[in-house]
Amino acid sequence: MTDSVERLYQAVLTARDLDPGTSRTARLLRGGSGKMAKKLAEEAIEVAIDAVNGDREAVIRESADLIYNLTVLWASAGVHPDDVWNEMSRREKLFGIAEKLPKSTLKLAKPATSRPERRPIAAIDGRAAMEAGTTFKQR
Ligand SMILES: N=c1c2ncn([C@@H]3O[C@H](COP(=O)(O)OP(=O)(O)OP(=O)(O)O)[C@@H](O)[C@H]3O)c2ncn1[C@@H]1O[C@H](COP(=O)(O)O)[C@@H](O)[C@H]1O
Repeated sequence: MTDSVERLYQAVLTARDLDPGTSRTARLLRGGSGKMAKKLAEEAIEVAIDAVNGDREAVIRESADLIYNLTVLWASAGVHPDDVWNEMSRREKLFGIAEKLPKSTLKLAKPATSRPERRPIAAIDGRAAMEAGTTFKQR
């Protein structure tokens, strides 16, 4: 399977220099990342819908379109298929199967508090403050 994707990736790289009028890939690459991302998302949704509908043949066809659009997006983003296979191998070595970091290990890491500790917010009663001579600005 990785050979097929590698051949497709090379064909996509070649198509970059083709006439957009005749090459869909050339047209897609020139359309920019937004267009490529939109097509990729559309294909992913088509695969999901076909799977929910139990249409195995359509899942196969749309999966090929999804992989095609993903490969085009990789090419535009400077990602080589080997970069993805290497990441999957790294995960496999770590966890036995290609998956994301288990959430349990994430819980161990103290979440980075990007926000400074917030000052306690005191509820100020405007009338009481005025009686006490404190200026209280309405927000
Ligand atoms: N592997 C593919 C491939 N898979 C899918 N597609 C195109 O992606 C479309 C599927 O996406 P959609 O469902 O959105 O189809 P669509 O709605 O009709 O297309 P648009 O409305 O987006 O134009 C198909 O109609 C195909 O035209 C592909 N187009 C090209 N390739 C390969 O890419 C290389 C470059 O081909 P060119 O683009 O023809 O230069 C060659 O190796 C091709 O075999």
